[in-house]
Amino acid sequence: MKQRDMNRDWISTARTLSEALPYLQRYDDAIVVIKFGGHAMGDDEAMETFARDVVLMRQVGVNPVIVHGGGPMINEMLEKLAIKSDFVNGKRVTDEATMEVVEMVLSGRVNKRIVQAINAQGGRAVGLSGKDANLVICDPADPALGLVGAPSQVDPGILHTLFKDDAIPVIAPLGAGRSGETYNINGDTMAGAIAAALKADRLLLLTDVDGVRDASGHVITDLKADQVRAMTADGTISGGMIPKTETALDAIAGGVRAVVILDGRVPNAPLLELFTEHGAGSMIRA
Ligand SMILES: Nc1ncnc2c1ncn2[C@@H]1O[C@H](COP(=O)(O)OP(=O)(O)O)[C@@H](O)[C@H]1O
Ligand SMILES: CC(=O)N[C@@H](CCC(=O)OP(=O)(O)O)C(=O)O
Repeated sequence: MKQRDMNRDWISTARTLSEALPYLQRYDDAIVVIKFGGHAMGDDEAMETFARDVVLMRQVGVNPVIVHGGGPMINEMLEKLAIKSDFVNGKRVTDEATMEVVEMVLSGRVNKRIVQAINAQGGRAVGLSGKDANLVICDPADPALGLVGAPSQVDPGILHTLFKDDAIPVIAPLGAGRSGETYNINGDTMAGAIAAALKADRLLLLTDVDGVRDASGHVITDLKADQVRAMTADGTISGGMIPKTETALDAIAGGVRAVVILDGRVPNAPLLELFTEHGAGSMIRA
């Protein structure tokens, strides 16, 4: 790079940092729930970048809460074990054998990978699931889906304790039933329930598309709840996007200020969304 180009680069970096001040002030002590989807996780480098962003958020006074998915990792393990799996409207039909694999993969492999990545960047991540400290009590979402849970009671007390201790909660989407059973909760649904219980300032849903697309494939940057309902009814929103938009509407009704659906594969997507004027993805508000 020529000296003149290097100078221009530094000046632009300094300007971005300086322009971040009002955003840093706005999010001081804010609660930001981030759903980190299985498709957004990517390779080790992407995981490292994500972890660094989360640690930076904590460093500047944000209280980040990570709720993760892991659908592709569950699929891989189910395939190895020759267990067939079906989805209905983006939710996995879950019998007992499937539940065992879901819990093993989510609470074990996926959760600990994220915890380790955050701690390697100097953070203090604590891994838990909805079964810990009565965080999420479930009822069956729909008898046709088996052990898929709908969060009925969320007690965020443990999360406030972790915030006070400068720790970053990393939550696997599992919940406890009323009779000791374990439920599989869609990661988006779980993130929405936690965000609503915390009355979070932002819920960021990181996925592998750049936002919610209209019928001609263009990303809509600002969406109202009514628009989302209409797009779901006419089939423009389908498959894995349904739990995301359903979650967004429920979270907003539950007191979350705004929900953003954005591409987690873009490096530093959460930082761009929170601390720059550009934002990213589709923002859904009441
Ligand atoms: N209107 C829409 N806009 C964007 N994506 C959509 C839309 N309707 C359906 N989708 C699908 O939803 C998918 C995202 O959901 P999913 O794959 O379950 O993500 P994740 O694993 O990150 O939770 C996209 O890859 C896309 O195929
Ligand atoms: C009920 C249900 O569908 N649970 C999901 C939980 C993981 C998840 O949501 O993962 P992603 O966010 O990566 O899709 C599943 O079994 O795949």
